[in-house]
Amino acid sequence: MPKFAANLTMMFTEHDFLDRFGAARQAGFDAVEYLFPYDHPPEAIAERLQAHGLTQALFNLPPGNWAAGDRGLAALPERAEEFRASIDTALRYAEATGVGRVHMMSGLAPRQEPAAQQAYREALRRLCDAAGAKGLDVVIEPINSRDIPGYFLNDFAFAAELIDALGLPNLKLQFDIYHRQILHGDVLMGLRELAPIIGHVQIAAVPDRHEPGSGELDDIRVLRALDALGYDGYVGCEYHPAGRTEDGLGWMRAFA
Ligand SMILES: O=C(O)[C@@H](O)C(=O)CO
Ligand SMILES: [Mg+2]
Repeated sequence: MPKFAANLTMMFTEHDFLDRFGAARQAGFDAVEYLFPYDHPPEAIAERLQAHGLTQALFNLPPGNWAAGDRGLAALPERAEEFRASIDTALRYAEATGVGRVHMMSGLAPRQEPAAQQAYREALRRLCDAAGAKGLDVVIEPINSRDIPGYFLNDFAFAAELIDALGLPNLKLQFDIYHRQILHGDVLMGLRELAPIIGHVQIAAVPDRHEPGSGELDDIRVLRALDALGYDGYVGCEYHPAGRTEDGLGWMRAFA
């Protein structure tokens, strides 16, 4: 049975961020993830995790100025200094929350551009080194160009080749089933082929990013196939509930 993590950026938004932890626990989740914890002190997040007996499955490095359009810094050579500082910030939150992996967003840059490629590789080496010293994995996630136009990491094969070429022991793939289906389809084959390098999985129905099982794929079947492959990491429920979060959790009964 998959181990689900509630994504608190998208789920339980009926509550203030810090109150989403308790809401997730009450709804039956043992683990949570979210994009960014940085609006709250690490101690405040740690306190909620502890109070509700929750595992922190994942969060992202600071992405730059999200409101101004930044979607990560790693492939932006001119932001290298800011990226380096973002590692220290993320690792402070990692230590406080006990998370096992962090997601490094690439930023907006043409994937073919040599300077962007070089900056991205350097960023990965630096982050993997710093995170590895703390026993953490680093994950990278190909994101579809409809949700984030111009995103550097927008191809699963490219991500897999890079992971292979860099040979960094704690660098893994974040396989978001929603992005995979939009970018390439062939989800089950993708899971099969990439299983050895998958470090985190996320799910939402395509195309509306609502509850699993409400879109064009048989998401329950996909999750069962993932299980059969022996994946024992977390599956982040990274979807926008169509109504109240609790009212849309019926799809999880397939795994009760
Ligand atoms: O899929 C997503 O959107 C997220 O996992 C993320 O980290 C960037 O928005
Ligand atoms: Mg995702």
